Amino acid sequence: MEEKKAIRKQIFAERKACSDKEIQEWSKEITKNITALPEYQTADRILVYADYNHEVMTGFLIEKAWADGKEIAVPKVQGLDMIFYKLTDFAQLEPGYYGIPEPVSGEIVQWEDALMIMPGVAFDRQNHRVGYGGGFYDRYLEKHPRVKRVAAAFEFQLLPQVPTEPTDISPEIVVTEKQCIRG
Ligand SMILES: Nc1nc2c(c(=O)[nH]1)N(C=O)[C@@H](CNc1ccc(C(=O)N[C@@H](CCC(=O)O)C(=O)O)cc1)CN2
Ligand SMILES: Nc1ncnc2c1ncn2[C@@H]1O[C@H](COP(=O)(O)OP(=O)(O)OP(=O)(O)O)[C@@H](O)[C@H]1O
Repeated sequence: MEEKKAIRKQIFAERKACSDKEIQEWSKEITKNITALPEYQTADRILVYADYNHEVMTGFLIEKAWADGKEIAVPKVQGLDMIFYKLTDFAQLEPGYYGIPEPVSGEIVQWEDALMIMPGVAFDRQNHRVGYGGGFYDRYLEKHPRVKRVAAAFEFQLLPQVPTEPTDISPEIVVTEKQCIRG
């Protein structure tokens, strides 16, 4: 637990130190790498977070997916759960939980046959994931086991090893600006 806290602190500091330009350029490369995956190309529906605070930017991916005729849904925190709303326009997003852009309108979806793009704070080569510590993704994925899981991360978020817990559900693929890691 303490180790996870220290990892979050370190990565938040590194993320903050990046320029907006770096975050944008790397996010574009990550979008290219994700959209080249067969998992993306065969997906009709994508569950994707809306970035904040120098997370990997997802706007480029959402635009590309719309252009490719795919459906998009974005999470909103409700109590201990995430609820996904179909996104057809960025204007549906407003600052919500901790200032994260969240949907304020739209249709609630319960997609099982979908690709999820997961955020995260740190990952290792076995695709173990550390998030913000809310357990939102673990709880969601436990209830939706058929959803395919791809995480978006910058190279500096890859660590030699990150701590794990039995309830953690890892992404099948971690995609950075340089590589795709299949655990
Ligand atoms: N863009 C985005 N949306 C997301 C997530 C995410 O990681 N990224 N989530 C993934 O689960 C959920 C929100 N989870 C969160 C869990 C805890 C905190 C939180 O406690 N934030 C505080 C303290 C951060 C810290 O220093 O540890 C803050 O921002 O001040 C924020 C979000 C759902 N939506
Ligand atoms: N499936 C689950 N059922 C009940 N509690 C869970 C489940 N998964 C995780 N938790 C609890 O949630 C808390 C936070 O988990 P963890 O530190 O793994 O969050 P995280 O993956 O970093 O956060 P997030 O998914 O929100 O980005 C832990 O106390 C954990 O025990």
